[in-house]
Amino acid sequence: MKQKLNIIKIGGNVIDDEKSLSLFLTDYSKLEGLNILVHGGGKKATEVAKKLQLEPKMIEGRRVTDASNLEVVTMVYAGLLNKNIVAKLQQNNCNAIGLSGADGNTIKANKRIVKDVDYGFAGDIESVDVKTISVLLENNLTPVFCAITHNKNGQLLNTNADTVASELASALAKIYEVSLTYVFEKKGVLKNINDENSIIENINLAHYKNLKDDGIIADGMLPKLENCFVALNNGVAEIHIANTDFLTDKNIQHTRLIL
Ligand SMILES: Nc1ncnc2c1ncn2[C@@H]1O[C@H](COP(=O)(O)OP(=O)(O)O)[C@@H](O)[C@H]1O
Ligand SMILES: CC(=O)N[C@@H](CCC(=O)OP(=O)(O)O)C(=O)O
Repeated sequence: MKQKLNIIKIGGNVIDDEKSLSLFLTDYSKLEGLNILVHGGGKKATEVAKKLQLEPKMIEGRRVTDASNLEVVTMVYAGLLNKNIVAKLQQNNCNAIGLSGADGNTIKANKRIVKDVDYGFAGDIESVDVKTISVLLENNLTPVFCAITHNKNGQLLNTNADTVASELASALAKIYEVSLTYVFEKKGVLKNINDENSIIENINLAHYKNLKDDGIIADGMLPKLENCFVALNNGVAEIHIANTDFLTDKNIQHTRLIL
């Protein structure tokens, strides 16, 4: 039987709220078993970019990353946010180790190529080094991944954090029973973005496509859900989209992805 592995991703709105982040990290540190944390931080990167008079540009939830914005996201994700999260986990006696995809060559990516859109130094993941990551896990370390990867040719790439989480989950599902959870500031995927309680409890691919066509799902929720279906198809055992309370109460209302 495969060993269980929890992969949890937290987004920019949770990270940006000091109290919410602190509570989340306290709960996270109490989790048992094997755990990986993936964090975004898009909100902070946008704030810092604007201070530097750079104009942030997002297309379908992904950042168009020119050379200057790549410097900003590297400093914000792989530096400020990653190291703060690791320090807070260490404070809670969780032996965290902060990583970008370049560290230990854990995540190799290629420049994102999409017809008609030049995303600059944005990356799509090519491979995940399951062996190196499992060595860390089996030595009681908790990897904390940020949204920076590399192409093994000296180039760092900005990679959507939801994608980092789903690609890690997909790759690690070969040797672990993986539970993937996207934690964000809302209670789940909502039927009405203005109604916090309009949670859609189960979503399959056909349902998702209808919700997208109707404009009910938009912005950052698009890459999140697309990534979820990729992971489900790759053998990830369970995927949930929930708010921070889900960590301590698995019965709380939230969204579950189904095939
Ligand atoms: N139907 C929906 N339900 C919930 N959130 C939605 C929906 N459609 C769009 N969104 C937006 O998607 C955002 C989540 O994506 P994103 O900002 O990338 O979050 P994160 O940083 O946590 O990954 C929500 O804050 C919300 O504004
Ligand atoms: C290519 C790309 O879009 N990268 C993302 C990485 C950070 C991220 O995904 O942050 P959240 O999870 O907080 O949205 C970005 O720069 O916004």
